Amino acid sequence: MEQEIMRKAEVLIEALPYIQKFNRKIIVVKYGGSAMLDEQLKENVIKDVVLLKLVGFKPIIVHGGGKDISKWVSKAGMEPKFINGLRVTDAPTMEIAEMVLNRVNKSLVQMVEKLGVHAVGISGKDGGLLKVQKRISGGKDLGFVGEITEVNPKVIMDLLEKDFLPIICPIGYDDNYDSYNINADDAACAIASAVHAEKLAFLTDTEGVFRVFEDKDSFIPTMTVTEAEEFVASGAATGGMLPKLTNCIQALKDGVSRVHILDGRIAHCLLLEIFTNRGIGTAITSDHSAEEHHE
Ligand SMILES: Nc1ncnc2c1ncn2[C@@H]1O[C@H](COP(=O)(O)OP(=O)(O)O)[C@@H](O)[C@H]1O
Ligand SMILES: CC(=O)N[C@@H](CCC(=O)OP(=O)(O)O)C(=O)O
Repeated sequence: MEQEIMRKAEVLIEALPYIQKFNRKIIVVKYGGSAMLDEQLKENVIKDVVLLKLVGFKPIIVHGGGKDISKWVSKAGMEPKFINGLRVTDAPTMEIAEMVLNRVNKSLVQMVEKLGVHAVGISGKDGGLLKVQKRISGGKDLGFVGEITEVNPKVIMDLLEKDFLPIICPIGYDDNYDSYNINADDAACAIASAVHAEKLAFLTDTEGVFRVFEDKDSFIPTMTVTEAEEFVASGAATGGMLPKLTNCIQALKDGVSRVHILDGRIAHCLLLEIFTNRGIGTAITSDHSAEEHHE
């Protein structure tokens, strides 16, 4: 019994330097569709973010909902289609995507509010946050898929200043004020860069990055930007990991200090990464700060 109490105290003390280090620092959490299917996991993720907020961090959630959008597109009698990891978004698909993402957004707000922290759910349309232009991928027209051209973080900074937890879904306007669907990883990176986040953490459905995918022995705990660029050039990242890594590289070049790719299926992965000496997942750092795995 006494040992158990001591162990708990040790865990709290282990967290102290990290709480000091990240006090008032911005951390962007990209919460992806693959890791938000299970209600219990969802609750654990939200509890972690709420805890980060209550101990003095300034977390921002940027979320996806790709799996949910596909489910509703199928229910509407259409077939979900992707090119290079991006959803082909015609007008009816856009309508469904916006409905689903707004619904996911408000359900996350509700969960945070229930835990006693005030959250505000917005999309890239609010406060002129995300401006886009139509995205063409490999010469293919993807419909209403947006490529971010401008980020105006004022609305987020104002919310943080007033102590709200911003929760953002990836939809934006083009110059004609038409709505566009944005890949949530792109939105998280662009936002993390614009607000000069200390950390950007991707919660996804794999342990992190593998040199050879599905070969558990080839797990990569740390990479520098240069190593990540070499890895991408080698062709070892495929599927959703390719745009994710490309985005990570960009965010680090734009000044984000550390990017983490974490397994959102592990309960409390965010707390384990941030508050313990072990660190989990893959950490990608700028070349000049390539120290130990966890900081
Ligand atoms: N080298 C690799 N290491 C890890 N995952 C990889 C690798 N290459 C491809 N992947 C794939 O990338 C996926 C994660 O990206 P994605 O499906 O877009 O996640 P999310 O929906 O959370 O944004 C993994 O589930 C895995 O199938
Ligand atoms: C253009 C594009 O592909 N948009 C994504 C937006 C949601 C998303 O990215 O969700 P995850 O992070 O859960 O994958 C989509 O429609 O699926």
